[in-house]
Amino acid sequence: MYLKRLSLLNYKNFEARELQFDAKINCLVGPNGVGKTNVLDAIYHLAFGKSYFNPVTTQNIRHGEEYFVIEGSFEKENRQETIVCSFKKGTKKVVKRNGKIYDRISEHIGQVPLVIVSPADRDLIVEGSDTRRKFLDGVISQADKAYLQDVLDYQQLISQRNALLKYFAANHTFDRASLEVYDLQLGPLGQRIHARRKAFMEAFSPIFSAQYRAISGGDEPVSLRYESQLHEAPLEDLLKSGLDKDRMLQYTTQGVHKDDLGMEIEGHPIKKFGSQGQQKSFLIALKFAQFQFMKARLEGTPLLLLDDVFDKLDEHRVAHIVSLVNQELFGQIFISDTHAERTENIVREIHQTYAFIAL
Ligand SMILES: Nc1ncnc2c1ncn2[C@@H]1O[C@H](COP(=O)(O)OP(=O)(O)OP(=O)(O)O)[C@@H](O)[C@H]1O
Repeated sequence: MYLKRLSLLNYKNFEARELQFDAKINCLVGPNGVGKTNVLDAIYHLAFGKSYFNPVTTQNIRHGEEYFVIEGSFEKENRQETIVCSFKKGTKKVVKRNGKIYDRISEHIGQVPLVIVSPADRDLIVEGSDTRRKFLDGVISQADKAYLQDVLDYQQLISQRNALLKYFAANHTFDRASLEVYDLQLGPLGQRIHARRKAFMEAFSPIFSAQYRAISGGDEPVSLRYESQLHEAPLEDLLKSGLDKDRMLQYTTQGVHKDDLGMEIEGHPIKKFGSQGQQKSFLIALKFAQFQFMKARLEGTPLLLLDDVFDKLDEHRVAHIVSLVNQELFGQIFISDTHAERTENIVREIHQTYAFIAL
């Protein structure tokens, strides 16, 4: 599947714009602030029905306007497919595929498989564990909808359990039996999520390490480790042993909602000890591994969006990325860069057809 044409109306800084794309490599070049990232975000919108960068939908409408429309024409196995994502202030967002409106936007997820690599990914390293769990859940649930439902059910039960703990504290009361109603459901659900995450990470970690080696030239060892309280004991036992603490703090302190991904370079946390280039390489490796994992499990090759990916990387790492991109693994790629000349030199090394789009 590849995107042939994109049409934007009142989307961020674009009033009305039409863009045609190559089936392989597309370079979006231009100075800062011209809208390169916004084009990538519009493509992301067509895949996920939302922005990667700004979750406040009204802020994606061009200043002073009332609505936006993003329309993409894709070619999928010699058939034409049109996806439209539109939003008008005060109404619900609409996603249409070949003229048919989705009841729920989540039904659309997976129709346009896509991986984005962007400087905003740094949040995965520097922000709290919820960012990393979201990434983990996002990759697993692309190929496993039952897992996604488990995670949603689990989150709902945890917030109900937390509300009950707060109620007990506010009313100086306690009823073990009503808490156990939640614990009985959370136990098996938590075990299932833990088992799925563990199995996923066992398959994913070696793919990630291989990608990092390929990008860095094998210079330094890195690790991506699944951390969970459930490695030590079943959730049912953890909920029992943590009860006094939970009552005191008025929330559930143990469970898979506390899981994390340990990210290390040469045995030390990459957040504190990785250089900017090493952190960037780590994140690109993470996303390339996600790409490889998705491609093996989904129909069709995902689109790859590379936002400002070459900045801060030395020439060896850039060359390694180029040779990775040269592999059969990838399909259509979008590259945004401020340096037209650098991009042109890079793209010439990639033996694929390409389009240069100056914004
Ligand atoms: N809702 C909006 N309405 C109008 N303009 C907007 C809106 N949201 C963002 N912009 C504008 O979009 C521009 C930023 O676009 P974008 O981030 O795509 O730039 P870029 O070409 O990727 O730049 P850089 O090279 O700095 O990464 C800014 O000028 C910003 O003011």
